[in-house]
Amino acid sequence: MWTHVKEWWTNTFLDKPYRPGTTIGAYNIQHVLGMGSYGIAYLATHTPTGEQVVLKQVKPSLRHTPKGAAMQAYERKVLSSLSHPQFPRCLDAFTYRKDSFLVMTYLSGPTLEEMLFERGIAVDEYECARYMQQIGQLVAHLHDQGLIHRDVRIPNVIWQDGQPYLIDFGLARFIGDKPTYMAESLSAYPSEKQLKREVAPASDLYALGHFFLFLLYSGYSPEEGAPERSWEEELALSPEIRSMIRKLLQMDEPYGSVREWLQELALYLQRHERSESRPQQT
Ligand SMILES: Nc1ncnc2c1ncn2[C@@H]1O[C@H](COP(=O)(O)OP(=O)(O)OP(=O)(O)O)[C@@H](O)[C@H]1O
Repeated sequence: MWTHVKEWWTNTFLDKPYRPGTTIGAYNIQHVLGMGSYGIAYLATHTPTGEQVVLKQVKPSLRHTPKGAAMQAYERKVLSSLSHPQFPRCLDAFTYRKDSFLVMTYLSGPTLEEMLFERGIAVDEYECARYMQQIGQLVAHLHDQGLIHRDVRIPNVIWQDGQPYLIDFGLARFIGDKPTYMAESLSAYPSEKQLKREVAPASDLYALGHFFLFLLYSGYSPEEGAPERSWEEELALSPEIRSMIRKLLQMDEPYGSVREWLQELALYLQRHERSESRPQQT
């Protein structure tokens, strides 16, 4: 019972977000974008320039724990190391009263999750492969910098003017760094979580396999009353794409790197090349 009371108190009072219209230093809060593992993200305006930015505040309940400050400091280090237009950039970091804030560029546009599940965009196999090529190139760029994202999922990709933008670097790690703030190894975690959180290219490759399946399922309509089957039975895929997903998901000999997979994907796209096609609204 005490745990429930504590959780209610934390969510209702302690971690209550700032209201829209509040001024925090040079920024004015527009609204909350979401609450993540360590922080509260706001869309805000930088008052002197009118620029829209994202403010990420360490949750007050984590303020005095090593976790909150360390996670924010690490995300700042990661974002500061990047300079690519398709990732957010770190603009500032400051303390207001007792709260620490990280400021980053705001990337506007729908996420792929919103496009697929709210707007009902259906993408066929070839088009999915083209989306995956663009997303894979972003992940390969991170790997070239020694960085593993570890959270490559459809809600973390914003789609704007035909290009993907990868956000949410809260779990990203440089190769060689510890996988968690608490433990040196992941051995206490269930095996799938170990795979997803490994600080190695394999974890992003595995996430890209699931990502691919989410896109492919956008064109799938289940038969009324039919029992659920495996993805290999439900989706009518070409042998090349099926084999690629099996390798990404480590069901077959996995790829050694994202670039190795991208080479195979490029061959598929060349073989099936066709003129511009458009996502269909269902
Ligand atoms: N740079 C950005 N541009 C646009 N939207 C962003 C940006 N960063 C975060 N967001 C949005 O803000 C929301 C909250 O982001 P945040 O990174 O705090 O946490 P999360 O993704 O909800 O969780 P976690 O950090 O635990 O993975 C997300 O839903 C995301 O869509």
